[in-house]
Amino acid sequence: MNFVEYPDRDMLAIDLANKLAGELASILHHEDRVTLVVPGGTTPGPIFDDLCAADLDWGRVDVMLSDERWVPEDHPRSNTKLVRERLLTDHASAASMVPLYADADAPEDMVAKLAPAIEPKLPISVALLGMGADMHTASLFPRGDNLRLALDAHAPVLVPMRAEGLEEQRISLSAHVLRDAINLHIVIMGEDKKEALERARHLTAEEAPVRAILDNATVHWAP
Ligand SMILES: O=C1O[C@H](COP(=O)(O)O)[C@@H](O)[C@H](O)[C@H]1O
Repeated sequence: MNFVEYPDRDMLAIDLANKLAGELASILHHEDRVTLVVPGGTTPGPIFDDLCAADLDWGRVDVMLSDERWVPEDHPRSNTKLVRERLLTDHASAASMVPLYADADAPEDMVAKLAPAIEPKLPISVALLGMGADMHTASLFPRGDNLRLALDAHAPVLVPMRAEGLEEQRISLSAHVLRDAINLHIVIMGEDKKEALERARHLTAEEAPVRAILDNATVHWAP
């Protein structure tokens, strides 16, 4: 794991957006299309605000979430809504979005429909992931009902997930799909998440799911 520390959150957003854009541009030199995976939640908005203005051939970029909350796309907690409003705008409005949500009561009902659009987009070219203070990443939650499956090297690309205390059902890319990204970044802010990351380094992936991808990742942190 590489760890990069920034003086503040604005600097992190600017530098990380540049870094992601540079990695995408470099792969676009030799590939027709690239796949960018991004997190939802509260952290990535300012990075999206900078990244969407990058001078890239966005028409050749497929954007996909690392995970989704099973709520309609106009729901305030929808990760898709966040990406559409903060990333797929400005220059990046030319990018295509690969959906992780479809209208159905439960994610189980839609895995078979959503997965075939994801598989041809792998491996991920550039992945940016978040992490919660409980050491989850994407929707790989400690004590999640499908966590063991999601951590398996032969897991399907998409795994439904529920865990005690979560407001919604979830759907998540599985650990091996995330770990196999050509460029893999995790973004965290604040002392509590820095401490959680340090704890995760000494735990198993079942205890601290972020552990499943940590060895391959660069972690970006600001106070
Ligand atoms: O629920 C989620 O949580 C994580 C972390 O979110 P944050 O609000 O603490 O930044 C996020 O990476 C994930 O995509 C999201 O669904």
